[in-house]
Amino acid sequence: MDSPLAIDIQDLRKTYREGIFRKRRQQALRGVSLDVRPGEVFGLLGPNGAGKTTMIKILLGIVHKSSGTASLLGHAAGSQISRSRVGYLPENLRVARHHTARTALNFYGRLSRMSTQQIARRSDELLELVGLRHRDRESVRGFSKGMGQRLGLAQALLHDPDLLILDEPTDGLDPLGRSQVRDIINQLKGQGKTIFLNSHILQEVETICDRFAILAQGEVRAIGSIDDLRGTNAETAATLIVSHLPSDAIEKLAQADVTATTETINPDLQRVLIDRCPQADLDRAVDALRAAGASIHQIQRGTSTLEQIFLSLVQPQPPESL
Ligand SMILES: Nc1ncnc2c1ncn2[C@@H]1O[C@H](COP(=O)(O)OP(=O)(O)OP(=O)(O)O)[C@@H](O)[C@H]1O
Repeated sequence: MDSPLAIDIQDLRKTYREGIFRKRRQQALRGVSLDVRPGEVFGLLGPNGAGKTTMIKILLGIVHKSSGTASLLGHAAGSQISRSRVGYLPENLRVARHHTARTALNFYGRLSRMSTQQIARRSDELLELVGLRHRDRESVRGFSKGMGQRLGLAQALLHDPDLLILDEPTDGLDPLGRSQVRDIINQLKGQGKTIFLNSHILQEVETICDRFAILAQGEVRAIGSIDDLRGTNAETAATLIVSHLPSDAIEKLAQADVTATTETINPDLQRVLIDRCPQADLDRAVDALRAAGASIHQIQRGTSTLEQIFLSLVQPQPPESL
């Protein structure tokens, strides 16, 4: 039998009700569907207010959904059994300052009703994994942000969950701290864990995630691997290498509704750059340039970065409430 999806969300909706008579409504999720497969590292991306935290809170059973379904590892989100198999690293986890790394893990382990022996054994493994084995008796007061975040990861992993939900795991870390957290995520993936993370640092997410969902205004705008997103993203840049480019080429392109810039490569060749260029724009640009007497030698389609795709899918819009 196939193992169940790590996360399965279908037509999930959440409307917050605010105000004295709870009359003001804010639709945070408007029919979101997505799936996370076992063993993958999945990135949830979206601008502020997109609904990411709301989704994570529903998955953890902290917030009730309005409608739709959400399950983790085949069990309803929020159920006792799904909670027991999920580890969570909240954004800015604050460990009480009187703790050392070891006493903090002891504290969290007892909260999860683990036995003293289990806690001791897991703490040894995890402190090793997160690189705090030799600093486990120091007060967390002296910890750097990166060390604190690594301790947070150890806390999330204590009960050996199959699925890890990480809220902004590298936020506020320096490049070294980010790379350490990235290495830990890769090791966990190697151990077969599923990781669902939410991050604003797109370059980083691009390097560690297998697939992504881009959420905006409570809706999924795109879902898939970076190659899938490049394929479905109609706004990829285009570069045309041309000769005999007329001096009024930019105006001719503007008349064809295409915004472009040009660069000279050598006395015979020019480059025409079109930043966001759906196929229809490219077709019109080619027609306009040829009609103006230019000769097209080459057309290059740029490979968009995750950030470019994100920006093309998430245009700023005024906040909407019902
Ligand atoms: N408890 C709440 N009561 C009312 N509205 C809320 C509540 N929590 C979130 N919202 C609204 O729901 C929408 C989605 O918010 P959410 O915090 O889920 O977005 P987000 O993508 O996590 O944003 P950010 O990146 O800023 O954390 C926003 O319009 C927000 O104002």
